[in-house]
Amino acid sequence: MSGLDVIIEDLSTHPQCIHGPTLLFSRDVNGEKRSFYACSACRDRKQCSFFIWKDEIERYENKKIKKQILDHQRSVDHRKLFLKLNKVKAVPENQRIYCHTCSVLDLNDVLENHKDHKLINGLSDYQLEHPSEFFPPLEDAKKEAQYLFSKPCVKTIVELLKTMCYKHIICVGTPRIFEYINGDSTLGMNAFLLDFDSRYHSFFGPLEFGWYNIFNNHFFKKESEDVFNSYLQSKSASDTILITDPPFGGRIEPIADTLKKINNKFKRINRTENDLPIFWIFPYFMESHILNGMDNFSMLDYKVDYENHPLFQKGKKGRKFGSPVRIFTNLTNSSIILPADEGYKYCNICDRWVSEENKHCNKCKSCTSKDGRTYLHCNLCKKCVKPSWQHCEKCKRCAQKDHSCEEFPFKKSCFHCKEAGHKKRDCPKVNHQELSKKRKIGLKTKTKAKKSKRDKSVF
Ligand SMILES: C[S@@+](CC[C@H](N)C(=O)[O-])C[C@H]1O[C@@H](n2cnc3c(N)ncnc32)[C@H](O)[C@@H]1O
Ligand SMILES: [Zn+2]
Ligand SMILES: [Zn+2]
Ligand SMILES: [Zn+2]
Ligand SMILES: [Zn+2]
Ligand SMILES: [Zn+2]
Ligand SMILES: [Zn+2]
Repeated sequence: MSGLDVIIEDLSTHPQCIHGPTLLFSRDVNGEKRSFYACSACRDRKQCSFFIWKDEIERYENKKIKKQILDHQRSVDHRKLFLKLNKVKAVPENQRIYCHTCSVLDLNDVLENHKDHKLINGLSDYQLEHPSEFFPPLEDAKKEAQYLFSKPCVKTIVELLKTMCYKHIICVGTPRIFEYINGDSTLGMNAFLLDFDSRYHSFFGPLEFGWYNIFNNHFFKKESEDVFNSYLQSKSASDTILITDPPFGGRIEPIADTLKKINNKFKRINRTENDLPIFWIFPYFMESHILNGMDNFSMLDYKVDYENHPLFQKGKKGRKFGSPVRIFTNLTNSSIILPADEGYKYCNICDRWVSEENKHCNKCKSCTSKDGRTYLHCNLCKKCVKPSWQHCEKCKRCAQKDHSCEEFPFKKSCFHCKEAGHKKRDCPKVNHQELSKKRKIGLKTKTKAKKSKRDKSVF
């Protein structure tokens, strides 16, 4: 691990930043553990600078932050925005505008307010119901990290939910699923969106969208917490499921804590012993961490495909063996039928659906692939391993062919986040788009540097 621990406890006593109650972290400082409060949602201090050592909390002056919190909440008037939405819906398409610079939906008679701004002119009804398709994604890996599902993936997931007869879908950070369901009345399903991105206020009414932070279960507006509670309650409990795709860079522990809190509330208000079914979408190499926090969860073999993430796609641009992102769920694996037309098949020994390349190993007594390749059994390790690995006599275990025995097992962990099981090039905590941009700039600079050297040598 990264040496930074998050302490899961009652958040109501914690100081707040504009993103709700902070989290308590602890890290080694000169060999001693020291705890501090910091923002639950932003890992980059530039985005939220809140920081206070726990042992200095007495000296903490919270007047200024209280005002910032109020200003932040008041920056959005959802009722007013909903009225504006209805006004915009009532005029012909060519009179509707959306300003990316101001993040507002408007009528084109106020164009002078948006001089030199980045605008979309003429929004169709479809666009009004599917803003995630034209919003420039906020791709800050340390905050929103908005990686959007590909269209076929959204369709497959919604069909899966429909086949299982779920009608009320709580979408936490899954705007594409929300938009697909609420945009198609023939499905006989409805959805409620909870998301950190306040741009959705302009497109969805207070009864279908709540501004929310999953890392501390915080509703920015009290009213949306009330609406969410009644959404949880008023529907027949057995028809409800929650689907979440939180930013991959975020900590697992607070997400797990939030999901447990929502589940407890669901059971309490519906007076049921049955858990709220949950789909939690996350990379396969986080499996052990997730199962650590959620003991009744298991991982499905379905590969979740993204539109705007180079590593989480299938096809030419993506990894050879498909997206590493999977669905973790508290539903029994055997009840989830994966699409046969995408190559998924049923293993009757494991009693679950697995991907095409996942072969049943009679020695391990399971279909062992995790990463999308067919794993091979090693008799010495007594388990299946990645096909690119080899048994190393020195280390007495299977490892990558080019591993260095001295450094093992450290070399196996990611250079960036220090988690085991993947390399930096596959790390979900790296902003790969930013990195490839930087690399390109780097390359250009290098080429320029070479050129100028050459130029100099000519003279
Ligand atoms: C990895 S994207 C998932 C989007 C999803 N794949 C889709 O296509 O619908 C993360 C989503 O969670 C939202 N989000 C980011 N930080 C959040 C937070 N702290 N609490 C709740 N939602 C958050 C983002 O705005 C985004 O919609
Ligand atoms: Zn904050
Ligand atoms: Zn503007
Ligand atoms: Zn099997
Ligand atoms: Zn095996
Ligand atoms: Zn081995
Ligand atoms: Zn070795």
